[in-house]
Amino acid sequence: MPFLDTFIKEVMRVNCSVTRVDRMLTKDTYLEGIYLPKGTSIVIPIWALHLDPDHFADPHEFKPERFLRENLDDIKPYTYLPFSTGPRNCIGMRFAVLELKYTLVKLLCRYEFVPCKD
Ligand code: HEM
Repeated sequence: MPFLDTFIKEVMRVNCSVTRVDRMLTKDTYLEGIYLPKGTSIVIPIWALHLDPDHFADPHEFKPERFLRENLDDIKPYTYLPFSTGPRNCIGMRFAVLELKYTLVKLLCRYEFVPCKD
């Protein structure tokens, strides 16, 4: 179901449920020439990255086709992080996506969805 996958990915880009994650530096670090001492709190602004036009063209447009296989090279590493990344990323992400698909299919089988007047 490639289009369902792209749809869910785009929903999680535009309306991610975890909008930021935080880390604390465990050692002194230089980031692009800026000194950051051990103990500094770092915010990774997931939602802001997802809506940054430097990373996603027309970021407020809902375009699932961004996530089609042929377009994946346009997505820069570490700019799309609905489940974070690295050793502490979401261990439930595959289960979460499965639940999302199951719920969506159940809803679509039972109800008809129509756009509202506005
Ligand atoms: C749409 C649903 C979900 C989203 C958007 C989500 C997102 C995230 C994110 C962004 C993190 C990383 C936090 C960080 O880096 O500090 C995380 C961690 C985690 N998630 Fe999820 N999550 C979802 C569903 C689930 C489910 C269904 C489970 C379990 C069944 C789960 C279990 C966990 C656990 C245990 C961690 C901590 C991992 C660690 O610290 O090593 N999540 N989640």
